[in-house]
Formats: sequence, C-alpha cells, structure tokens
Amino acid sequence: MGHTAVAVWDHKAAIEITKDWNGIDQVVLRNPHGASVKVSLHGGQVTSWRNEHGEELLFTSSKASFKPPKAIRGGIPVCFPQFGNCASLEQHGFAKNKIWTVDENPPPLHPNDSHGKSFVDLLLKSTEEELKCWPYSFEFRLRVSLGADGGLSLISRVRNINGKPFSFSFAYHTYLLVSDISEVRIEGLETLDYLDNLCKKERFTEQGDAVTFESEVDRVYLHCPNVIAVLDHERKRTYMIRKEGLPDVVVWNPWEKKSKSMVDFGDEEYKHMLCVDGAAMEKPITLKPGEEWTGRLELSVVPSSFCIEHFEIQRKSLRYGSNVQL
Ligand SMILES: O=P(O)(O)OC[C@H]1O[C@H](O)[C@H](O)[C@@H](O)[C@@H]1O
Repeated sequence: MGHTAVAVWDHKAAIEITKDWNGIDQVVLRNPHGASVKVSLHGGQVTSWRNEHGEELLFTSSKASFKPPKAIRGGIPVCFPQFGNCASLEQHGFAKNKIWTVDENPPPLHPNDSHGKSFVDLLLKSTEEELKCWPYSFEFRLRVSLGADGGLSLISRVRNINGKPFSFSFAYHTYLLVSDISEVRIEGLETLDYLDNLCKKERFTEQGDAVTFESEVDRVYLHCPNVIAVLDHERKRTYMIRKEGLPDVVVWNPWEKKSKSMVDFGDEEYKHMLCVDGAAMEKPITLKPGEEWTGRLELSVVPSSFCIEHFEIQRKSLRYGSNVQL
C-alpha cells in the first residue's frame, strides 16, 4: 500500500491563549474549517463565535464597557447563581464578573465525539469574597467546545462542595446577531406559558404560531422543548438552539425606549440583536452536598430552507417524547 496523506486534526494546536480587550487571558478555539470561538477568562464569557467564512454570529454592543468587573454587553454571559434580580445578589449573579481559570488537564471528550472538535474547560470556585454574599461552596466547570461543523457547545457543571444544600437559578444569556429584528421569528415556543417581566411576571399563554417582534419583549417561557429555532429571514439563516437541563427560555429585546436608557448599548442596536437564553429560572435547581447539576446548550446555524424540514421532524419527535442527545 502506498503512502496516503492523512490530515490529522490536532486538538491541542487548535487552542490559543491571547488577551482580551482588558489584557485578560482569552481562549481562542478553532476548527479545521476556520470557524472560531473566543472565550474570556473574565466571566467565562464567550465573546465571539464566527463561522467558517469569518462572519460573526453573536452580537456585541459597540457601546459595551470592557472594564472589569462588569460583564460585556453581548456574547454569552453565564448567569449564576441567579438570573434576574430576585435575591440579595447582583443582577444575573456574580459568575459573569469573576476571573475564571483554565483547567490544564481537563477530562477528555468522549472518543465518539472528538473528531475535529476543540474545547477548553474553565473553572470557577467560591472564594472568600463570594462566600460573603452567597455563603455556599461550589465548583463550576464550564466546557466550551467548537465542533467540526462550526457548532458551539457550552456545558456547565455545578457541584455542591458545601456541607448544606443550596439552590440557584441559571442562564446562558445568549446575544444572537440578527439582520433585522422585525424580520425574525422564534419557532418552538408557540402555545407555551410565559411569565412577562414587563407585566410584573404575570403568566400568559403564547397565542402566535411563532414569536415575532414589534416592541419590547422580556419573557420567561416555561417548560420549553429542547430544540428552538430562531429564523433570520433577511439573512436566510436559522440559529438552532438545543438544550438539556434548562427547562426555560428567556426572550429579550429592549426595543427603542429601553435601548436609549442603557449606557452600554447603542440607541439603534436593538434592531440587530435578540437574546434567547436557555435557562433554569422558574424552579431553582437544588443541590445536596456532593451533588452535581449539568446544563447544556448547543448552538448551530443552518440555511433557513434546510431548517424548516428538519426542524419539523425534530419537533414531531420531541412531541412524542424522544430526547435530544447533545
Ligand atoms: O442589563 P442586564 O442586567 O444585562 O439585563 C439585560 C436583560 O436580561 C434579561 O433578558 C432580563 O430578562 C431583562 O429583564 C434584562 O433587562
């Protein structure tokens, strides 16, 4: 047999550590086709996700403040141990404001799942400072990976290393970049109940056959299916959101008036962003000592024509109870 050139994808070489806007380390992941993801150790926040053509898929505000400890307005801030503003903690919790570390020896990927994938594990542990405002010891492992197909996956594992139980809420606060919010629709949330943050968390039932946008929206959809599609009509592309362990979906667009009141957000930028967050909000997660919780989110982009057919198939299978494997 003659020699065959075999391109071996070197997972380690696909990871680079550079500096983010603040000179804080950030990890850049690449796949064999040129897609990339950036995740900053500031907050464990994904700040960029680009497809193989180099096009950015996540929104970041041109007015974002890059000064720590505040999280950057855009990308995917990790909200823990609360999402929203219901306890004595700061809005959306402290994890997004902390400096995480890289686990130099992470557990490997499953062999069936490793082809062309690059990943990094970031860690956050409770320090004296956090214990003052949230007196529970935890270990948080965030695995960020980029697939050969350009898909971005986030896996959060929170472990209770405390002597007593604790509860938390959680969200991947995902700022999707869209071409024109008026032409965007979300499929997968129809007929569901939601809590409307604009009406004192009153409960309503979604009436439309898709969620569309013509004014401010700030809702928590409850008991959602594990696959949601966000169709960007103008760009003819669809974000597929797959999730596990995250029963709720938060949908947010500040629209015109609220945009003007936010210092780190441009007046017109609401037209080009939409937050669709896999979350555990309505019922907090409770962990007993030694227990661990896992919440997964997988984002991918497909041409809208492809999506409609496949999404229907996935929706039907979900209706009959089969689960999505991430
Ligand atoms: O301005 P932030 O603290 O980042 O919050 C931005 C938004 O996050 C979520 O979507 C909440 O549901 C909204 O009520 C909030 O306005």
